[in-house]
Amino acid sequence: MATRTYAFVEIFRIDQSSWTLSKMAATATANVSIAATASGSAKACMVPKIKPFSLQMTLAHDVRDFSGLKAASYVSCESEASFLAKHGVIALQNSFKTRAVKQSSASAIGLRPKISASFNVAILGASGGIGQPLSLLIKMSPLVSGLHLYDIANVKGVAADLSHCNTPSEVLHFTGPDQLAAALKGVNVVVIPAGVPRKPGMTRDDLFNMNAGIVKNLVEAVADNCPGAFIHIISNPVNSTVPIAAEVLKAKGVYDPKKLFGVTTLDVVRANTFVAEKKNLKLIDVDVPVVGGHAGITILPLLSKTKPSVSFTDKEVEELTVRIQNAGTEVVEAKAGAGSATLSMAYAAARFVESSLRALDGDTDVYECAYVQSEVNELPFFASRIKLGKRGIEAFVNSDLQGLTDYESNALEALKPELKASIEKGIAFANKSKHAKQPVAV
Ligand SMILES: NC(=O)C1=CN([C@@H]2O[C@H](COP(=O)(O)OP(=O)(O)OC[C@H]3O[C@@H](n4cnc5c(N)ncnc54)[C@H](O)[C@@H]3O)[C@@H](O)[C@H]2O)C=CC1
Ligand SMILES: O=C([O-])CC(=O)C(=O)O
Repeated sequence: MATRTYAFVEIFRIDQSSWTLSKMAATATANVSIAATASGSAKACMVPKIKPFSLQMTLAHDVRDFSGLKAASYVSCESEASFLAKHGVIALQNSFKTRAVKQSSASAIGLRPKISASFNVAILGASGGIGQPLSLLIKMSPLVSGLHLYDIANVKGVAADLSHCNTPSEVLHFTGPDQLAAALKGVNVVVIPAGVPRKPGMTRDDLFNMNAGIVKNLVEAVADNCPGAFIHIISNPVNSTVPIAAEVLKAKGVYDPKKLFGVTTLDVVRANTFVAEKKNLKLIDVDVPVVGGHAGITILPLLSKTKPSVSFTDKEVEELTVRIQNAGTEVVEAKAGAGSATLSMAYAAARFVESSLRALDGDTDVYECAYVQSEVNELPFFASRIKLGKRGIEAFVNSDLQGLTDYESNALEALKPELKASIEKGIAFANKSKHAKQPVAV
């Protein structure tokens, strides 16, 4: 709590008009709670024109109520499936504590502590329906110093527009394949919403022929130019485009399964919203893990694992599950040919980016659901809750998948053949194009 106050006040000092940014900044640091920072925090509150006590009283709620960009942190993970040994996790925690203590001491002697991190984020497909609002949300993050916008068209105007926002990150624009490599140099997180969206009557898999090649080409460039970056794949069909990306990275010799993510955050965002509405709960409190994949019945909300604990009738479970699975189609039909979810997707993707940046910045309490190369069951790719750290996935939260209801167990078994087929389709595409004859230069 004290740390939150500290972060908020320091940002507020820089730009008192930038209310939203201030709150996002606080969100970015909000889940550090280290007793040692308390004394420094109290001093940092002594800022002219601000009543320290009233800020302290209001902040905890303001931060949580504002954005929801931060995933709920109900989970604590002591998983034996961790990529890091336990001492590694402890070392990471200690390094973060040390840094927090150093920051609070700096403020105590009148120095301004470092209030923002310096990460570069690239958005590939930045002038699209998702790309534009996503770019805006990422422009608001205090963790970002460079925002690289890439598209095959119209990106110059988007960048000019966005660059007028008085938030810290620098906006750079890159158009067309000739500038793709430059867009990716020095980037920490690459987000890929490039591709074609659905129209009414289509499935996500109907987008495969258009989007598979787009994702393949873009990920090849990522492999060549920023192989250590976190890669967030939004382009559909995610169930296949993520395996394609994995094969591309393997072929380039730079595949790190801990850093490749299919973005399924929108499924969690929807599940949280619909459950809160149905059960009359406070939106920000609700957390429903969603596992499986990102298409139709492969989207499986685990309603029995909802936090706070809540009971559902069989009818409610059926209705909520079907609504969450069809929520993308609900938007596609409502937009009647003008595309699919863009605003809620941008919101969800921004949350996943923010989580990734917090993890990269040393936050040891970052959990999200994502579609990744997995160890939780026999499927090679599967969405489930993971713990994120500086090096990507640190652990799988296996507890979500234990003690399922009969409804959930049956739904899990039912989704496996479809998800397996989508994974194999992606792998086959990548391997076929790998073995296809390259055109001979004349
Ligand atoms: N993972 C998820 O939860 C969700 C995924 N999606 C998917 O996201 C994708 C994008 O959706 P929208 O933004 O609505 O589409 P859009 O058509 O509005 O924007 C796509 C953008 O990608 C660009 N683009 C196309 N080819 C490109 C290439 N080779 N390199 C760089 N940019 C390229 C286009 O110029 C355009 O600006 C779709 O495949 C859609 O199905 C949409 C919603 C949710
Ligand atoms: O439904 C679509 O085509 C877009 C999408 O993935 C979603 O909204 O979940």
